[in-house]
Amino acid sequence: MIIVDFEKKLKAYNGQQALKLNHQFAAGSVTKIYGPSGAGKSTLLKVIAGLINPEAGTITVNGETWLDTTKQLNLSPQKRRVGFVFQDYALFPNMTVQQHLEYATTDADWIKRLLTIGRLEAFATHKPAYLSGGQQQRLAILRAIAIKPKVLLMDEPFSALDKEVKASLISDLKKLFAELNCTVLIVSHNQQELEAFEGTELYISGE
Ligand SMILES: Nc1ncnc2c1ncn2[C@@H]1O[C@H](COP(=O)(O)OP(=O)(O)OP(=O)(O)O)[C@@H](O)[C@H]1O
Repeated sequence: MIIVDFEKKLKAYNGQQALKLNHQFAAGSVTKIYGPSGAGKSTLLKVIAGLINPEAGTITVNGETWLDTTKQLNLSPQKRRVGFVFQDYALFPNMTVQQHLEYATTDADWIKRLLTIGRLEAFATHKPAYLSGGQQQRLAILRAIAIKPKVLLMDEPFSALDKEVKASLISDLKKLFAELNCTVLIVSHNQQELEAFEGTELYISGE
């Protein structure tokens, strides 16, 4: 269970805007996050990951306090150990596909399974510059899952994938999420693409 209750001022073009959220994400659930551009969807994920600090609030994950501004408690991103799929992938330019996954886990069988799920077996020795956009995006997803996180935060994770690849990947991810019992938050512009995930929806309006 993730319990968030915080307020973060956003640097919007039209002056100040705030992202205020008081919400509970059930353990092991998938939450699909929608809302207009600039509403603060990416900011929400980064606040949970500890990459952006809100002015005030609390975040509790599976009974552990990650943030409590009144107590000046703020767990570092390293200690939160969330899986994060960045909108722009944030891959390491000098690492091959295999090395990205080895950086996250030492379990060779697990790496093999991830490569199969991401259809990247034939590209294990390739660096990101030699991958297509869709392959890079799948690597970003695999790397985030490789650490077997209890919390997985995904920012537009399927935007570069075609329909067929997306459908088969989502079907595999559903099984993996259940196996890992991780709590997943997925930001998407496209409500339809997440239909296959059974889960709740959260609308961020930015008001
Ligand atoms: N570290 C930060 N501190 C304060 N405001 C920020 C920070 N990073 C981004 N912002 C501002 O927060 C607002 C929301 O950005 P965010 O990327 O969270 O929106 P979004 O809902 O994910 O949008 P999109 O759908 O276009 O990706 C923007 O106006 C942006 O300038």
